Amino acid sequence: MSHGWGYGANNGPETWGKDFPVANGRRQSPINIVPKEAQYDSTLKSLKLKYDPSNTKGILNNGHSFQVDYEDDANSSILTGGPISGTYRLKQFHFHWGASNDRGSEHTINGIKSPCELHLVHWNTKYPSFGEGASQPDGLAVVGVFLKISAANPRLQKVLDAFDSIKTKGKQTVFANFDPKTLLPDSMDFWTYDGSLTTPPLLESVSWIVLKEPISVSRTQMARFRGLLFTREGEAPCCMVDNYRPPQPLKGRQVRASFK
Ligand SMILES: NS(=O)(=O)c1nnc(N(Cc2cn(-c3ccccc3)nn2)Cc2cn([C@@H]3O[C@H](CO)[C@@H](O)[C@H](O)[C@H]3O)nn2)s1
Ligand SMILES: [Zn+2]
Repeated sequence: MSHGWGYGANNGPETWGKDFPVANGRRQSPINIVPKEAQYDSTLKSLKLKYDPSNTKGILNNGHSFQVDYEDDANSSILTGGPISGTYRLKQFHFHWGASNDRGSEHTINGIKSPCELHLVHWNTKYPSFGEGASQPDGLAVVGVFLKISAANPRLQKVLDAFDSIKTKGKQTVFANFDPKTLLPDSMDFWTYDGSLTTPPLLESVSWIVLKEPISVSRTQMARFRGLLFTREGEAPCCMVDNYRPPQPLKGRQVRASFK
């Protein structure tokens, strides 16, 4: 049986190029962000995120992370402004995290990893669907938010409380009325660059918008992320940890900053 991609020794990020040659492309993600080398761009607009909690569809363990899915058949949960033009619809959000607090994020800052990184995935409404947009250079926009170890974040609690129902791969449960805006930091200062999905098919269609300010997460809350499993019910359990791709070569790309 051919094993799909994952984060293990035999199917992890170093092996993805076999099935997905774009893994060695010119605009791969994540990257290491060096703030001193980012160029302030005064033409960048402020980020506008308007989310309707009633669009929340459910929460799913997809075997690589867990994702909270949103109805995306209308412009009710949208991203505008920032580096993008037009309107992008929220499809889902998910996280990447480590087995310990010294790693877990996909983007790094001056080579420093955070324990966790949140991704809010949006697609360009100039295309008919997410799948169509995913294959276009301007098809997707992902907002990345770092999580730093600090006091417990009460806004994560509702997500964490769903984990018992989605412990294993393929499990999903009812999850309603969640406003992803509650997971955002106060400051909307960001870095932006042209990149890709960080999981296969690694499509080079993402305008990345990485927020400078992290949100908090406690050690205890991080431990609950690590209680999820990569594996299906009945299989030998494998903890869902270290589900992050390491930084990829910049290959001449410019990282812009919305702030001085
Ligand atoms: N680390 S990150 O850069 O941010 C992300 N990395 N992956 C993400 N998603 C998974 C994904 C799959 N595809 C894709 C695109 C075209 C053909 C085949 C696969 N692109 N991204 C985001 C994502 C996608 N989906 C699934 O998209 C399918 C194609 O439209 C749809 O049929 C499913 O119902 C829906 O679940 N969900 N999330 S994001
Ligand atoms: Zn992601």
